[in-house]
Amino acid sequence: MKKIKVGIVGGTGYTGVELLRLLARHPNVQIQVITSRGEAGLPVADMFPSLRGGVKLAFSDPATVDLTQCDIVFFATPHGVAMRQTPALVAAGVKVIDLAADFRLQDAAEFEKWYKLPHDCMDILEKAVYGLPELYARDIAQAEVIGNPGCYPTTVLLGLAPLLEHGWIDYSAPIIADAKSGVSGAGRKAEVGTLFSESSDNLKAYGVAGHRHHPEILAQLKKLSGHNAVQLIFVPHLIPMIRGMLTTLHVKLNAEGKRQSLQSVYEQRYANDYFVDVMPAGALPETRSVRGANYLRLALYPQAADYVTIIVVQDNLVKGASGQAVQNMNLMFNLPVDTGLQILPLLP
Ligand SMILES: NC(=O)C1=CN([C@@H]2O[C@H](COP(=O)(O)OP(=O)(O)OC[C@H]3O[C@@H](n4cnc5c(N)ncnc54)[C@H](OP(=O)(O)O)[C@@H]3O)[C@@H](O)[C@H]2O)C=CC1
Ligand SMILES: CC(=O)N[C@@H](CCC(=O)OP(=O)(O)O)C(=O)O
Repeated sequence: MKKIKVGIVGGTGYTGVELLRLLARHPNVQIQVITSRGEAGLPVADMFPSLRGGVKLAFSDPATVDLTQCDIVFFATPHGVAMRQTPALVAAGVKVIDLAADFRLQDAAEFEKWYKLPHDCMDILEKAVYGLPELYARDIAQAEVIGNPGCYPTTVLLGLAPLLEHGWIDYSAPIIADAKSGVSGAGRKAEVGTLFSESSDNLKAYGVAGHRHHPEILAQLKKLSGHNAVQLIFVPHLIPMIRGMLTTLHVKLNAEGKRQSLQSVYEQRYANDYFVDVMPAGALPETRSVRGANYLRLALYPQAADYVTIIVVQDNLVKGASGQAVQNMNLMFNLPVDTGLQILPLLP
C-alpha cells in the first residue's frame, strides 16, 4: 500500500514530539514535513535525541513550507492556528486533524467566549467531526477535518458513554468529574506554574470557576444523552507527575439504571473497542498502567444513594492527544484502528 504522507505543524511541543514517536514506527506512514517557527533547518533528532535513528527530517518553517504535498496534516499547535490554514488544505484535498480546540465546539459563539478568538471558518466547523473514535468511528472514517478531543473530555465522555447512551442517569443531580492531570498537559512552553519548584510536591485544583473543557464536555453530554438539562461539576487538578490523568466520576442513576448490572453493560459496550479496558470489579485503575500507551482503563464502583463512581485513567499525551489523533487517522484511511499503536505501557 502507498504510504500516507503526513505533515506535523508544531513539532517542537509535547504532543508534536509524541506524534513523531508514534508515527515514526507506523507501518503505513511517511513523515513528510515537521514544522517549527524557531528551529527551521535543525534536524529533529538534534533537538530530541530520543528520536535519533527514528526521524531523519529537519524542521521546516511553517510560513514557507508547502503542506499540500501531504495527505494529512496534524496541527499540534495552540488554539487558533489550524483554523487559519485548514480551508486551503481542504481545498487541496488534504485531510486535517487539529489537536487544539478549533474544531471541537460546534457552537462558534461558545468557542469565541472560551478561546477569546472569533471562529473564521464556520463552513468547515459545521462539517468537522469530533474525533472520539469509540463514539463516532463511522463519521470519522468519512471526515475531512477532525477536532481531536481535549484530554479531560476523553476521560469523562468514555467513562459515561454507556450510561448516557442507555439513558440511565438521573439528570436531576449534576454529574461530578474530579480530574487530575500530569504537568505535560500544560504543554512545553515556559510558565511559572509548571516549573519543577512550583508543581512538584504539591497538589492543587485550578479552573474551578470555569475551565474551557467544561463547555466541550457539556455539549457532548447533551448530544449523547439527548437531554438539555444535564448538569456538570468539573474540577481539574494539577498533580506532580509528568504524564497521566485520573478522572473520578460520580453519577446518580435513575430507576432503570439501578436495576442494571453495570459491570457487564460496560464490558459489552466496549468489547470491540481495542483501547478501552473495562477492568474487573474491585480493580483500582492507576496512571502508570497506561503510561506511554493508547489505552484508557476504567473501573466501576456502586455507591450509596444510587450513585455509581467510575474511575478512569489515560496518558494525557497518548489517548488524551496524539495517540487518539493517530487512531483517528487510521479510521480516516481505512486502516485497522490499532495500526502503529500496539505499544504496551511503560513500567515502572
Ligand atoms: N499537552 C497535552 O496533554 C494536550 C494538549 N492538547 C492540545 O494540543 C495542542 C498542542 O499542545 P502541546 O504540544 O502540549 O503544546 P506545546 O506548547 O508543547 O507546543 C506547541 C507547538 O506549537 C508550535 N506553534 C506555536 N504557535 C504556532 C504558530 N502560530 N504557528 C505554527 N506553530 C506554532 C510550537 O512550535 P514552534 O514555536 O517551534 O513553532 C510548538 O511546537 C494545544 O492546542 C493543546 O491544547 C490536547 C490534548 C492534550
Ligand atoms: C495540566 C493542564 O494545564 N492541562 C491543560 C489541558 C490540556 C488539554 O487537553 O487541553 P486543550 O487541548 O484544550 O488545550 C489545561 O488545563 O489547560
